[in-house]
Amino acid sequence: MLGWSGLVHHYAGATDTLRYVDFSLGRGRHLLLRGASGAGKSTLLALLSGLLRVQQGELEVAGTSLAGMSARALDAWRGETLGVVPQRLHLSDALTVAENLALPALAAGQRADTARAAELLEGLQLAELAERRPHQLSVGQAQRVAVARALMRRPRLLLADEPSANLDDDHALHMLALLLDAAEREACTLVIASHDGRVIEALSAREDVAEVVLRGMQPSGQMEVPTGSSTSYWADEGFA
Ligand SMILES: Nc1ncnc2c1ncn2[C@@H]1O[C@H](COP(=O)(O)OP(=O)(O)OP(=O)(O)O)[C@@H](O)[C@H]1O
Repeated sequence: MLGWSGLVHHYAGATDTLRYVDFSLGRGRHLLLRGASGAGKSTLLALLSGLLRVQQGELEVAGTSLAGMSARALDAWRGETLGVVPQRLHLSDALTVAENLALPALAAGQRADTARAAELLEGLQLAELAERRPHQLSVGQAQRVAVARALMRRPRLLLADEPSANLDDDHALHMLALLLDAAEREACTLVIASHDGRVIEALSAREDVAEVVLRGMQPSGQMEVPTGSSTSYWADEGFA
């Protein structure tokens, strides 16, 4: 359902290369991508979401092989398959909460599903706030709106890049609980990229979360690729 093999990404002009150790996520599990700054988390998320094309190797996401897909096909696939919670939420202050929830459908040239919006607003205790603008919300309320927006099109995969960045402990754990609850309720796979010790500690304690620890740029031809179980790669605890 989610996995890759021989996956390599090379940025133009860079001397080194990002190589991702082969991985396959078990059914019903979520994924934590760990690794220090520059380890390749965002690059892998961009590959998983089809924002970067697969240059080498195989990548399967939600049952679809992304290698070789056209940019146009990737755009359509992304809208139907993925929900993304951006690090800085990226809610539009020019729009109300309800209008923010309509954006993913409008961006895809479709009509907004108002029944779906109402269901999510209710489920995330946002119904009273539907006509407010994001700047009139608390941090926790804005987080819930961003999660609701990501769920609008019933994604099979929910992606969050550094969801706790710049948040105090309460808000960091609130965001994590929101994402896990949403994934469970919607029966979708959660993929979180993080190098935050609070997130890593909380997720490492869960049996339904697999971890991939990334190592960053590797000189071509000098990398040893270990084999391993689905829960531990590059078991280099000092790195994250
Ligand atoms: N557009 C680019 N051009 C060249 N190199 C890039 C580009 N984007 C990222 N890189 C390099 O690729 C490597 C991985 O970057 P990436 O952003 O994926 O790491 P990350 O683990 O998400 O880091 P952070 O936690 O700091 O966001 C880094 O060495 C980075 O400098």
